[in-house]
Amino acid sequence: MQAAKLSTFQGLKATGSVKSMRAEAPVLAAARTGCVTRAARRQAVIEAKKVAVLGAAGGIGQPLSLLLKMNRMVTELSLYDIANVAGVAADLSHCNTPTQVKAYTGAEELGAALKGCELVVIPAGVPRKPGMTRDDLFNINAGIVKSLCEAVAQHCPNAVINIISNPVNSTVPICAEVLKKAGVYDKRKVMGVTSLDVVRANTFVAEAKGLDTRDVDVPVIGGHAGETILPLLSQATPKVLPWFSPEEIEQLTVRIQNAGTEVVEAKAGAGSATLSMAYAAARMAESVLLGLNGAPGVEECTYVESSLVPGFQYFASKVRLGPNGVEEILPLPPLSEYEQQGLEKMKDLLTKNIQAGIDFANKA
Ligand SMILES: NC(=O)c1ccc[n+]([C@@H]2O[C@H](COP(=O)([O-])OP(=O)(O)OC[C@H]3O[C@@H](n4cnc5c(N)ncnc54)[C@H](O)[C@@H]3O)[C@@H](O)[C@H]2O)c1
Ligand SMILES: O=C(O)C[C@H](O)C(=O)O
Repeated sequence: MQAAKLSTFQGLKATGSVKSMRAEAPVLAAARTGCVTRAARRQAVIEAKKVAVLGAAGGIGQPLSLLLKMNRMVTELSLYDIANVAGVAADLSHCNTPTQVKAYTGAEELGAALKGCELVVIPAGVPRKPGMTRDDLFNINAGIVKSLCEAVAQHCPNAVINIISNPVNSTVPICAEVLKKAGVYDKRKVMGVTSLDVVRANTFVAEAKGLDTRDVDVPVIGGHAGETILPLLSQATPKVLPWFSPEEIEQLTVRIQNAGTEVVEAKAGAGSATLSMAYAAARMAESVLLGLNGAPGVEECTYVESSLVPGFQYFASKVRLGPNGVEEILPLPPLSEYEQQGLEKMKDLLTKNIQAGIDFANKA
């Protein structure tokens, strides 16, 4: 698979005679299709980047930090958490990759963690338990995201921010409002991480059709909760629509929309998706860093401030990433009738979620 050769991951970086084989081992980027070409990665100038993970000791934070430690674009990795982060950093620091790992804890160390960062990834916050919606996390996570983003505004105002903490539909507007208040908002740099929806859609479509998942790319638009998650199966690569019956489209769409709940229920009270999320967040971080490094043709679906669809101030769709973050929000492709109905159906929930975030950030 071509993409396997494009990896910027250094974890399997090699010594001696096995070098070329190991350097081409199929790691994370092997799952990427189409968007980042081999030429793009070759052309990317790999510059040193300091990256912070806020919430690094958590279920997502730990495996995500491991994946970032294996990314050769990440030269310095700040691990910040309010608990148990020293052990995570000590553990990771023994992996023989050049990335320098440092632990930071407590509000007094947050500034040092963030200073000089070009990318800040935020998985801090509580996860769902069975029976909860993502909105049920709002009361706790909104405050966590707000205070962390205030620190980002102060200590690394030019950094790209990747927000994982739920409810993403609301935490991204919270982040944007905080940065606006601080006078440092750049809409190109605030992104809600929705790559897990794409990863899931690619996996489920590949399984359903007996394809290699690395060959499948399904754009997922809207937001990141229930019906606001809208996979565009009509736009899947390779073209799958003629092979899907309307029943299959309905089944796949509903499964992708409920995939988070599927994991929450399987974990039975022990949290939500962590490993697949870490994988998806590492993919997103890699794309952001490639963009910052000037690689051409880097595209991801992400939830950003957008005027793509009238009525939604924030919307997830495919964007082109570059040296300033989101360089371009790509036009929406033609939607099937089923997908157009999906867009209609998400209106109430997504606009409500967005407004809740804006109101929270602006309340006295
Ligand atoms: N965007 C997505 O697709 C997606 C997918 C999965 C999970 N999530 C969300 O990610 C969040 C984290 O999930 P998890 O499973 O890692 O939870 P977790 O409880 O395992 O870890 C969260 C970590 O955040 C830390 N934390 C809490 N408050 C903090 C603060 N103020 N500063 C720094 N760290 C702080 C905790 O100490 C903990 O280590 C949840 O809100 C979950 O819903 C989003
Ligand atoms: O479902 C959750 O609560 C976590 C996350 O948003 C997911 O999609 O897995």
